[in-house]
Amino acid sequence: MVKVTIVGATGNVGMFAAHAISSIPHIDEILLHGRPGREALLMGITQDLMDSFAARGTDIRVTWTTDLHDAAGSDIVVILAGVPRKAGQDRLDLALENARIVAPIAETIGKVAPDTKLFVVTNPVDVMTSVALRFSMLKPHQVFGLGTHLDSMRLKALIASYFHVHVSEVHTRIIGEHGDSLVPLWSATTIGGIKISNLPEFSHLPVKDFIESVKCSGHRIIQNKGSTVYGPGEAIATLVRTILLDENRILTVSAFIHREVHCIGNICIGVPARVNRQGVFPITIRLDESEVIAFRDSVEKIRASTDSVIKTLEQERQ
Ligand SMILES: NC(=O)C1=CN([C@@H]2O[C@H](COP(=O)(O)OP(=O)(O)OC[C@H]3O[C@@H](n4cnc5c(N)ncnc54)[C@H](O)[C@@H]3O)[C@@H](O)[C@H]2O)C=CC1
Ligand SMILES: O=C([O-])CC(=O)C(=O)O
Repeated sequence: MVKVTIVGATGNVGMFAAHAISSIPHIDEILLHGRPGREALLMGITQDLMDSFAARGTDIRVTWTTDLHDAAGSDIVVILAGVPRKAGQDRLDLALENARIVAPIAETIGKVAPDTKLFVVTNPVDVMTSVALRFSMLKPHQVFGLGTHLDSMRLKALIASYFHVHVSEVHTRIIGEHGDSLVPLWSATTIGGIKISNLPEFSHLPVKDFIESVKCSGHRIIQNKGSTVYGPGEAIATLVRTILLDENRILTVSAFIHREVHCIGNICIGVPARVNRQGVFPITIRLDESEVIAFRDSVEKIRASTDSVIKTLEQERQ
């Protein structure tokens, strides 16, 4: 029985993610979790999803609950519970408020579903992934965040459009914070298998504009329509599919690193990782010198926020 639980399923991203995930083969049950008081909304979302499955011919059971203990037996638990940022806010501004929401959820999931993969989306996602790892007591390969996967996809689309090629011809990666200190890896960017810097057009590429556009993407969408939904929803479904179908894809997720990237580590941050049924496994990589410097800065920025948030949560529990 393959079961996926979505915590924060009444939110904008949660609702769409449930629908996107439902197109993955071999899922038996999607469990929607919401806070007590949201029962009617959960019931409505469940019925609406079931109607869409009937129309599409999808045979998945949708259930809902306000009790996290029902997540027992989940193959994957996606955490989307938390406040989203408003236009003008930085994702890191949400750190303490969302950590207070994510920590108890992770703690309960670690107890009721000790074999699950815990997939964190709540922002600031890198900090929340460390919080989830710390309070769930699960193993590092079981806990990961959406990280810079969506940023990488945003950059990939811009490059594909510039070179007039299909997106599948572009491979690129952004590592580091899902935020302003993100680090694009031009050294790992290829078009049709050819290193981008070996293409004459690369010298004309508006690199700074592209990176600025990726950094501002979430903010611009929030300003125009209130929240980002389809991009994160599909990105979440990609991760869930990669795990459930044991695809061994290399995706850029927020994962706990130790020595894999130039021995910089002991933190959860966006890095390339092998993703399969067992979870996420960061791969060892060598970067260009400028990329190492930028990645180290990004790690230290996330470490400062993570350490401060975890320290506060631990003090509050004493
Ligand atoms: N990592 C990424 O790339 C992305 C992360 N996000 C993040 O995902 C989170 C959810 O985003 P949206 O769905 O747009 O927000 P939303 O406001 O529509 O939904 C928030 C969800 O969290 C729940 N929630 C709020 N406070 C709670 C509390 N105290 N305890 C338990 N549950 C609580 C709500 O009931 C709701 O289900 C935000 O933190 C947002 O920043 C969103 C898009 C992309
Ligand atoms: O920008 C936000 O707050 C939501 C998010 O992380 C994204 O879509 O990249």
